[in-house]
Amino acid sequence: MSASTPIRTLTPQAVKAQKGGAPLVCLTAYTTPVARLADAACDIVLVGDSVGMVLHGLPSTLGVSMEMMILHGQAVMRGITRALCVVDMPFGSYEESPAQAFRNASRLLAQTGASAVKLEGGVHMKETIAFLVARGIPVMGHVGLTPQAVHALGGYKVQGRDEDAQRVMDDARAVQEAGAFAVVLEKLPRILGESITQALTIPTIGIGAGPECDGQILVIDDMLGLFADFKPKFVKRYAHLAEQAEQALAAYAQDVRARAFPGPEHSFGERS
Ligand SMILES: Nc1nc2c(c(=O)[nH]1)N[C@@H](CNc1ccc(C(=O)N[C@@H](CCC(=O)O)C(=O)O)cc1)CN2
Ligand SMILES: CC(C)(CO)C(=O)C(=O)O
Repeated sequence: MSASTPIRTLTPQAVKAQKGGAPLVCLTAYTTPVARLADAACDIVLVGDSVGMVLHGLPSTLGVSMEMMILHGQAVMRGITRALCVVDMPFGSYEESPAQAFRNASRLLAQTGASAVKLEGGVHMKETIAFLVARGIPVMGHVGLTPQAVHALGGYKVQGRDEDAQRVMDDARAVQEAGAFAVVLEKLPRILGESITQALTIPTIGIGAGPECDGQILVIDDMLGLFADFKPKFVKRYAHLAEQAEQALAAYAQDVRARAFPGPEHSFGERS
């Protein structure tokens, strides 16, 4: 059903037109049931390459493959009825040339039914983004902390401090000039998130880039407390959900050990 899904979801054009309007609500999802939850709450559902770290236990996003993105993209699309679904281009699938990027982006859209791709990089990816957009593939940009460049950046550090601010601003402008419909700003000082948001005519979607962005995105597992390897500062606000999840699991373990679970009324078996 993926390739023939009717176009009834929020479109990239509608997202772009929301600049300056209601804040864009965005979350990641990697599976059908979680996509259903996110679809009900969000404007944009991202099948992020964070799936590698969050669901597969990889140490970074560098080991994520096209096959993983397609499999999770297909699962997510089965849960989407109204949000715009964007699928991440994994490391190594687009950097070599615009032609390589088109080959892989078209495969992602054809095999998942999603309507847009996201890729990391600004000035050096301008030609590639323009190449995809000219050929009918809506692109979401991603600048600032670009996790696929974690080794070059020396860790998941704040980007765009002091003299580095101009580089991130130039990257954001390049993404816009290439024709992207929106851009993710990851881990920037609040003032820079605000400046870029004011300078651009496309929506900025922030993650750790301050409240002035046109929208916000989070990894849903961080919010629900299902990812324990690290806690980015920007999800601490939702830490009570993580604590509740931990408490629920502890209560379950206690119930099982006390033989208090499940009662006959919860049995799957036939009543006798
Ligand atoms: N689950 C989860 N996984 C992710 C992301 C996320 O959003 N959540 N986003 C991408 C990676 N980006 C980040 C952004 C911030 C942090 C971060 O902030 N980490 C530590 C330490 C950072 C450091 O080394 O300075 C902290 O304490 O907050 C880590 C990965 C891909 N994987
Ligand atoms: C949400 C975000 C922006 C975090 O890096 C992302 O790109 C992902 O989940 O892969």
